[in-house]
Amino acid sequence: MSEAVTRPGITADALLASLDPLLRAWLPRQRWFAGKGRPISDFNLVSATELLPPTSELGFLHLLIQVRQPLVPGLAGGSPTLAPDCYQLLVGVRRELPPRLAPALIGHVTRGPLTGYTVYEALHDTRMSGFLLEALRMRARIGTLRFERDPRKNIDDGLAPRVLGAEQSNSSLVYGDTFILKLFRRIVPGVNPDLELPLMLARERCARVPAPAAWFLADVGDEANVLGVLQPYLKGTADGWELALRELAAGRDFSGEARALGRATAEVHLALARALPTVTLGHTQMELIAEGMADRLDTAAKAVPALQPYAPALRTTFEALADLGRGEGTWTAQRIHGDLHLGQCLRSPAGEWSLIDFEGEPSRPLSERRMPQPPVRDVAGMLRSFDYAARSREPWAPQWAGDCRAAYCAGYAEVAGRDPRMDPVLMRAYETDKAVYEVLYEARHRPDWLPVPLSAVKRLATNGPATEQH
Ligand SMILES: Nc1ncnc2c1ncn2[C@@H]1O[C@H](COP(=O)(O)OP(=O)(O)O)[C@@H](O)[C@H]1O
Ligand SMILES: O=P(O)(O)O[C@H]1O[C@H](CO)[C@@H](O[C@H]2O[C@H](CO)[C@@H](O)[C@H](O)[C@H]2O)[C@H](O)[C@H]1O
Repeated sequence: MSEAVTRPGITADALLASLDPLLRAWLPRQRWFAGKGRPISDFNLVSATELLPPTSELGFLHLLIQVRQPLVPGLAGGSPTLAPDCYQLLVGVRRELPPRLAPALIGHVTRGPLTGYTVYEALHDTRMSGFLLEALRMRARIGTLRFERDPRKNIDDGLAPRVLGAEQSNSSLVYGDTFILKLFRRIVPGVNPDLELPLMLARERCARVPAPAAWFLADVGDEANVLGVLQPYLKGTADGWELALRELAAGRDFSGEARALGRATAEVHLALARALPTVTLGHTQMELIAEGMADRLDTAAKAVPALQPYAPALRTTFEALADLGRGEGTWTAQRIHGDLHLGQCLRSPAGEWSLIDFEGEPSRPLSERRMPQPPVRDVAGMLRSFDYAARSREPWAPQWAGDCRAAYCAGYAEVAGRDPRMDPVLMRAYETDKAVYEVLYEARHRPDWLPVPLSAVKRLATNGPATEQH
């Protein structure tokens, strides 16, 4: 289904004919492409919008493109179903690519109506990135694209754009060190938690999360698809992962920062619990949560054989969670971050921590990512992250990780009023679930890193405490 192709005389099919062979080669090389390792069957153009009036020399296309891929047994892709994944692309079309744009090359078109043109990643073209900021400022409507902004926020024009060089799951543009525009790559119809939660937190006056200043969407069929969010750029910040590695390398303690991070996490949790409904989990829900964890373990063990020897022991952790659910207690679930780790925490030069990237784990269905969950899940994510940092170098530093983990929980308890270590069964189950997720994530995206979560899996399977050496 094509919503619009605005270049006169070019149909969706013809446009795809031009781009098809180039995208087949280029897409799997992109960090954000979720379907790595599976062949591409074909493409379907969901929408194509000409962003600036094209000339014979230059044009900019905004594309939403579905990529169909067969399911290879044992290697599920970005989506747990057979539904095709939809990606956002910004494509520049030029007769001649200037040398400064050479690294952005997608390819030279040899068939279809764009024959003879060169196509490239237009994010790297300041004409394109500058145009996006202007569209947000002016609340533009272009074809299916709808640009929105918070009228209370001032956005200066003409801020110089640059592509953020970070390793990330999406793509970001920084404007004059004032704003950062995150462009989502894999587009899922519906409410995007990375816009929803920061907006809610801003309403709660929670200063731990940068408040969205503008955003843009595509209206396709009955669905609004969030494509990008503009937030204040926190200049001079360092992310928790960089900082932790730096301190580790210098043999310095990080527990003071870990404690501050625990406090910041609890502040965000409290604000989310005020802003959005919380629910009480009884035994049925706990059993369902445990079942979900066991199912994810089965999927991961099928895809990553190295996980298989540990699967029976890990399953007992999830059984313990289900048993806990059969007891007397109840637990509170609320909206949480959903994929919290050190890389999602930014520390200002003044030492204040902010949390970013509320999308949740990108491979989970949106409905699941938006469900209330026990806040201990975020805590477990951070505990995993301290372990990751400590294991990412030789010799690994179990004491360092153990101190950070304890300090983080203590900091969390100071603000939340309850220490997450009071729920050891819940915490262990979530930590195990996260380690299993990481095994699959690393197998797909960074196979060299696979030993890091596997060592945690080994520890969790043999019931060892977090600081035990394996
Ligand atoms: N508001 C911000 N201020 C400064 N840097 C930011 C901000 N938001 C994100 N970043 C930087 O961009 C990187 C990627 O952002 P993130 O939201 O995690 O994107 P992704 O989902 O693509 O991983 C972060 O690791 C951080 O370095
Ligand atoms: O891209 P996102 O930041 O949304 O998250 C994904 O990528 C992360 C890696 O960049 C991955 O995190 C894992 O590696 C981190 C070190 O690079 C470590 O601190 C985390 O604890 C570990 O989970 C994350 O799981 C994935 O969803």
